[in-house]
Amino acid sequence: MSSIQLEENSIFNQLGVFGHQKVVFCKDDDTGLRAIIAIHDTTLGPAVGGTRMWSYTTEAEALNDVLRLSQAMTYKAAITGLNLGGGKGVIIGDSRTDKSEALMRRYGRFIENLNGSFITTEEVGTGPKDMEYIRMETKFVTGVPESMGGSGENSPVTAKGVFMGIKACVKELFGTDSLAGRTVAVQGTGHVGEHLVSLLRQENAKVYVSDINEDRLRKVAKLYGAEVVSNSSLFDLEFDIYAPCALGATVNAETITKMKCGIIAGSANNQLADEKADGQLLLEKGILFAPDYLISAGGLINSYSELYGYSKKRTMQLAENIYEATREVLKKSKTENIPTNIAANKIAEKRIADIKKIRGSF
Ligand SMILES: NC(=O)c1ccc[n+]([C@@H]2O[C@H](COP(=O)([O-])OP(=O)(O)OC[C@H]3O[C@@H](n4cnc5c(N)ncnc54)[C@H](O)[C@@H]3O)[C@@H](O)[C@H]2O)c1
Repeated sequence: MSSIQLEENSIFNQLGVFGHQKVVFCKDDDTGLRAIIAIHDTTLGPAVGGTRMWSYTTEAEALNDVLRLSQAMTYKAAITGLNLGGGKGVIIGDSRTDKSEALMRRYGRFIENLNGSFITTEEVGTGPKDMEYIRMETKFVTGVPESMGGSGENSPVTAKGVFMGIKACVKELFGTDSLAGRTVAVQGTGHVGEHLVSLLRQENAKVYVSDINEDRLRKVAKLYGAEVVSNSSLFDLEFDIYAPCALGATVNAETITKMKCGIIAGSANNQLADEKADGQLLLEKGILFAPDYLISAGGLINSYSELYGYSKKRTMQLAENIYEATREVLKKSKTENIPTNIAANKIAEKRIADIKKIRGSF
């Protein structure tokens, strides 16, 4: 056993904190690739998770992101009842300027070398075209275009899951899951946000939209009849449901104080800036929080379908199950008077522990 002293912020310490099985650093000078793949837990099956491409300012920031996101994938798979483990990849760079076929294919070769213990899909900054490039080097990728036998985009399924999560919360708060006349603020009108706005408008909800990308925002608002609101003053408005569909950590001590909504339910990963404190604050304030990793599991469901025999109908049915899973979490939270994110963690951890007893690691 090595007697090396670990500094406070050492990589090995961080892996210990999150309980990761394996973290792979990928570097290739020819293509400029710098990526990190984190495999969190494979008790239930191979680790599946998207690959995010983002202009991280430091390597530590990228590492922290991939560790947090991959852990969330383990919980997401467990609570959704899928036989998958949790993993994630991050590519450091600007997805608009630093991406190339060669870079994506090189990244695909790193995935191939993991022999199926990690299977990826699209995430922020990557899309079906990138998955197609990765697919040229490895079969351990989902979300490839339909023309290549894949399921195509994840985001419609993710939006469907979020929609079902919203309905489950509305049922809890208002006694009926009809969205007619309810007001929803969708922050982020990207892939998931746009599909969600469409579903909400089909049920006659009143929808406010905000985004930092003005063109996209105006386009989505016009197409579906939503009202544009300022991103910076979102929480000055009154609405029933806040649906964060941009980036994480928008639910924090400062924003919770301002919030007048009764429900938070969206697709963004890691919405609570501080899982423990913010979850508790929401419980005390009586705001229902649909755990992000549960209701945004639609993308993972899509990947699961693609891995084990794809059917669009079956995939959408699996996404609809998010309604009951969310109801179960809300019930546990109420019965035990614990934050919904803790209730969800407990349900997910119990499933992993139960399955661990009957089988070893994948
Ligand atoms: N795509 C999926 O299937 C999927 C699955 C699970 C979780 N998620 C999560 O859902 C979120 C949205 O995913 P996506 O695929 O729609 O991404 P996307 O990149 O297509 O859209 C994100 C949108 O958010 C906007 N945005 C960025 N920062 C913002 C800010 N500070 N304020 C307001 N808007 C901002 C962007 O301009 C963009 O329009 C992400 O957090 C992602 O991790 C996505």
